[in-house]
Amino acid sequence: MKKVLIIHTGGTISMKENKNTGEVNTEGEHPLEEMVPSLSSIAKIQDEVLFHIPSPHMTPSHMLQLGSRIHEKLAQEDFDGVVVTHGTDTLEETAYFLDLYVQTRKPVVVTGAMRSINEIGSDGLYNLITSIRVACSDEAQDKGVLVVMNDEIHTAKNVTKTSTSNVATFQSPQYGPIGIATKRGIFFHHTLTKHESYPIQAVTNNVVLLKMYAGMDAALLRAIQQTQLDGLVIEALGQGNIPPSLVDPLREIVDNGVPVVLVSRCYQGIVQDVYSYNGGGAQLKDMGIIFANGLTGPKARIKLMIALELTKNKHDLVAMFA
Ligand SMILES: NC(=O)C[C@H](N)C(=O)O
Repeated sequence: MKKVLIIHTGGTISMKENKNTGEVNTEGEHPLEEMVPSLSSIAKIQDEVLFHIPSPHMTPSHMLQLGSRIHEKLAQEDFDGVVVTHGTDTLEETAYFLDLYVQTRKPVVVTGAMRSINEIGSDGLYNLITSIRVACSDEAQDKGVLVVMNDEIHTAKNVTKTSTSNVATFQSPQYGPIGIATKRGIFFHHTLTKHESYPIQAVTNNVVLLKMYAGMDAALLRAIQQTQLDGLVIEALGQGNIPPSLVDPLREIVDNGVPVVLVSRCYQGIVQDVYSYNGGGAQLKDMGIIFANGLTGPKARIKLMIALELTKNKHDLVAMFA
């Protein structure tokens, strides 16, 4: 029988609904942990509660602590795979952080739930069972960190929460899931083209994420220049364009040596230096802005924070985001 480590961090999967008020909270015992012994027919399981927090309370230092704990446990014992339970609001950020940080060929699966454990149609225990099955699958090795929800297997890099409440919320808009789970087995239909991992010791850099919108003025950009800014991610419009009023303040930020990474606020597609009008992608590329493809704003921020722990060199950063 395979041996799986489960690390709980909190989220709705670890919460209960108050039947009088309908409110959901982390108060009281850990209802999911109490159910783990009943899963002993699927795998040999060891589990621990690292955090018991809603995922909006998650920070990069929690993520680093979680990643270090996975390294520590994998070095101590011969687990076949790891499952992390997590709130869904920031699940994709933690999963991508772990994808870039954790160095192992073994499956590392992150899962959560949209309905708390005592609600009708609760998806928590089901997602946990599916995740354990994926973590036990030989085919799940060497695929980076995976996100398993609602019978689908997604890469940490591509997955995003698309609905506030639907159980089918996690989708990979660019490429779809890389596998599915059914009653009969775990099936993969894509392989990874590239997997990166970066050995960092701390997360110390302040990276800000700013979303562009029609008619945006320069005030916000000017305000963040007053802060200790180590990096900036711009969620640009369309293929990578910004309102003209932001061009000059952005150029100042770049000229001050702050790395600026560009992604799109669009649901699908990549950023490119196509348009040469004022604020167009061609102008931004000439300015020295780094184009990041296939990442959402929050994930580009996670990657820039990690990258800045290793290098401040512009050419290295461009290569890391290429
Ligand atoms: N479904 C969830 O887990 C949402 C919750 N607010 C959390 O992320 O902690």
